[in-house]
Amino acid sequence: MGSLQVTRLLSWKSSLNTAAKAGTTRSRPTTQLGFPPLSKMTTKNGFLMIRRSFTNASTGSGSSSGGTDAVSGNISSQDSSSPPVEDEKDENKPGYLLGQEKDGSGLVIGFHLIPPSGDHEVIDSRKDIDGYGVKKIEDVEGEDKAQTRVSYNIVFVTAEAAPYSKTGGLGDVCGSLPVALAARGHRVMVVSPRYLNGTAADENFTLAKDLGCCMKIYCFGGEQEIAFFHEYREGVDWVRISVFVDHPSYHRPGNPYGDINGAFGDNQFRYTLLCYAACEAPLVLPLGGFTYGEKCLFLVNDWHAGLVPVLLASKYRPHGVYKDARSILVIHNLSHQGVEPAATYKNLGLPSEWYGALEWVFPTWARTHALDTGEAVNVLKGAIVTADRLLTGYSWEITTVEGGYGLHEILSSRKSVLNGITNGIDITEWNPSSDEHIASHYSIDDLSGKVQCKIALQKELGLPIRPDCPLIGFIGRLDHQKGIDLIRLAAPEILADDVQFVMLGSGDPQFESWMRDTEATYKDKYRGWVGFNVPISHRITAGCDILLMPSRFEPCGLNQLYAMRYGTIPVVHATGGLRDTVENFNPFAREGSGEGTGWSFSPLSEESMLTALRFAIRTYREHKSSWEGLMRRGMEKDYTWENAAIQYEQVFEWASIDPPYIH
Ligand SMILES: Nc1ncnc2c1ncn2[C@@H]1O[C@H](COP(=O)(O)OP(=O)(O)O[C@H]2O[C@H](CO)[C@@H](O)[C@H](O)[C@H]2O)[C@@H](O)[C@H]1O
Repeated sequence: MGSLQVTRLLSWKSSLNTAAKAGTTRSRPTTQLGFPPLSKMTTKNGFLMIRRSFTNASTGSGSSSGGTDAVSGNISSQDSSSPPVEDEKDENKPGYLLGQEKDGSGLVIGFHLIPPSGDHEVIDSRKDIDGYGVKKIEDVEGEDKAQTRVSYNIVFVTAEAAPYSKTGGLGDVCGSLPVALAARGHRVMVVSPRYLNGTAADENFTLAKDLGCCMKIYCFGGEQEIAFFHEYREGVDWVRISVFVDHPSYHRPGNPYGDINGAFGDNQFRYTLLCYAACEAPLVLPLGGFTYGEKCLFLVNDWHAGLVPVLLASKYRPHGVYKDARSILVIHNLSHQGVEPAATYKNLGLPSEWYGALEWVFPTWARTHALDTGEAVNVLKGAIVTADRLLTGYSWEITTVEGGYGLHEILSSRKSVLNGITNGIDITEWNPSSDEHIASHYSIDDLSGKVQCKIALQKELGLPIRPDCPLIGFIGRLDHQKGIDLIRLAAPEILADDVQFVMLGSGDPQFESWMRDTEATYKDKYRGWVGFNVPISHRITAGCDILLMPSRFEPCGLNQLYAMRYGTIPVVHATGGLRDTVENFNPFAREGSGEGTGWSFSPLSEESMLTALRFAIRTYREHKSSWEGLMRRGMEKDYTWENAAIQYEQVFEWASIDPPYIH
């Protein structure tokens, strides 16, 4: 695995990944780069054009650049100051034409790239590149005068990214937002594990090519060898790139985090590898011909990626690397924080003086026995402390005692860099007029297909076929967060009415068996589908009349957005993103203002949930035109990723203006 196998790859240890400024001696973790020398230089239009051919990297001579012992590779580095040398042997192999222009500090400010697609258009980015080292895009969107916006090199780090891996909203966001940002002209890489679990899902990774780039990471008391696989989609080489980190610890049955026996015991190890790999990827992987380099924005998602900002601050920036990068922590789920015993700190490969960043002490009441000192390491806390900016769906809530899961004080202390952005939805995947998973298509102009979807769902689940019976749905992780305990409590009351209720979910085994038991008790009214099944989730969203979401907290929530798009009326707890996106129905509102898109109840109690549900059911039965109005208003809402991406860009701009976190 020591060689580059993909002939379109190109890299040199250029200013992009070393930023070798005159008179500046810098060291960075001993990543040894293994990309072969440049083969030919010509000039064209005043640009340096480099023709590249490829050699086996194992033949390259490598040397460590010194610095810390975080990472080392079995592939060699090449000094950026060395003149490119011609590789006679491979001179005639196909390669890229690539030109670069550097500024006085050695940073690349322009390039010429001939796409490998065979189309010979030369992209000249020089005139579009600004002082931040990133490309400017002409943006006319409805403006008389063209506005200029900046394009960034963005590196998503995530445990999940649909369609490759998904257990919930994290997968949805990291599958869609990168594409939306790429469509707006940014260069986007998604770094995530290459999970192989021996099922058909493994096929998701078949198009990903082994980059032939092995890397050794020192952590957990040993040397871990990881590999990188990558895939680019939709014909554009330098965007929409997924880089999969490969290691045997990602190859096992189950979902990304656990199996039937519960969470994997080595998740801290597995996601530490991901974070180290993500920090190195922009420096060493010549995707589409050139690396992302140091001036990038890391979008680190949830605790799994939380070590990235800590590594940047503790291991890279002290050595002058990633000084100009920024990290943005995106919090999707605050209840999972990556907490492990304090003794595991030494496994992480971080300098001892950085213990304080991750240090976590449980309150006395949460300790298990008299000798328990409550000391732990908390990866998410470390990320909150060291990230340059913080993002979530609904920002205020996580700074409160109720919504902060013990981190509210730390989050409050960083309020000045904390923002909330409502997620978008993938309107191609979630489109009732073209959804491949549903029985009949429909749209706001012709709603007739929706009842066909309801009938098909009742048929599929073996429920009595009753198009007029209110059909309530729930989709989600069977987790305390989702208020599943409240549903369990209220189920006898709900099912006492003449309704049908279907639930799809997996998670806590006690709730899974409760769903099975309830199905046995209420054969004609209730179905509980235990498992994770995307097609069924589409069919429930389309076939139900009402979607119930009594979440305890919900930074954003996606199911209520999908429901509205499918004319299914959400009944939600008024919390976080649910409160923001579901407007309470008001039968007395004047047409066109404040009529609402669903029911949003508070407080989170059985009584208030039942009251909201009863209102919804009554409106469905007795006020057909009001119901149709609710459906239409929900279907009209615009929650595209395009909108969310524009808000992300604003945060990128703020992040790039502020200085980076330095200890
Ligand atoms: N059994 C099952 N079978 C098939 N599909 C299933 C399923 N269970 C869940 N899903 C799907 O997983 C996604 C769940 O997304 P949510 O945003 O509603 O919740 P989640 O808590 O995972 O996300 C967290 O991150 C997202 C993204 O930031 C925030 O919106 C949210 O508030 C936060 O809790 C939806 O696409 C849903 O259809």
